[in-house]
Amino acid sequence: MVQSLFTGEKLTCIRGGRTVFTGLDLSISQGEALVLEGPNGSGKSSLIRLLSGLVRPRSGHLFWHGQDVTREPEIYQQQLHYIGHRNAIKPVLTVLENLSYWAGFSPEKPSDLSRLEQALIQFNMLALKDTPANLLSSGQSRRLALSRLLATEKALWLLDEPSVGLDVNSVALLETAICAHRAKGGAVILATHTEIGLDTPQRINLSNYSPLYNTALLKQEHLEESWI
Ligand SMILES: Nc1ncnc2c1ncn2[C@@H]1O[C@H](COP(=O)(O)OP(=O)(O)OP(=O)(O)O)[C@@H](O)[C@H]1O
Repeated sequence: MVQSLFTGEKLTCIRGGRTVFTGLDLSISQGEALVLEGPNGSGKSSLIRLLSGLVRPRSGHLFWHGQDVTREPEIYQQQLHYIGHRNAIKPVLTVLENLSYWAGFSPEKPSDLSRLEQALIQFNMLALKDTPANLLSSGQSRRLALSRLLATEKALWLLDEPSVGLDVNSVALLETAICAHRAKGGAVILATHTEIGLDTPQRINLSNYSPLYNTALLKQEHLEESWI
């Protein structure tokens, strides 16, 4: 039996005093992809942030290789790349300096420049390596952010709308990177409104777990409030 790399059980997320989603289970094994779908506000970004450790679940548990992540959160967090809506680029640094800066946070820092340059090649950014990041277009900035995925090796990629701002060719570069990552046994969980070409991904639609979109959950929430 294939052991799950990462599991979430009965996850509930509350933000701004409102239940964003509740009772959500997920499980991903090595080499798999999981696509989070759902309308605006259904909780895709909240789930990605919760999985990355940036938001705490109100209830439920996350397991990494069968171990509850709250026991040793830093071990779990060292195994993942999180790319959110924002590119987290330092505008005064060049493209290569930005990548080197990010890679420096990883315990397995790349020993030479070649790995960083390979990451830039994969996302067609090498020609811009000495360009200050404040001069990049929005699609180029996104490609620089995505280059982080390849600058240091992590087992789990958590990607929030990774293809926003990318042209068709750049989306293809992202698809190639994800495919190679999965072939090496990595896993990816991504939120997206547009189709990204992935081989047989799992899918979760957040609207099934959101009281905003699921009337049964909304009624249950009102019932629970009336008991308090
Ligand atoms: N920092 C925050 N504080 C309070 N509420 C928040 C916060 N961030 C998001 N929310 C709320 O959580 C709910 C889910 O938002 P989230 O961004 O996770 O949805 P989404 O499915 O990613 O939406 P979109 O498709 O528009 O990106 C929304 O109702 C939103 O108002």
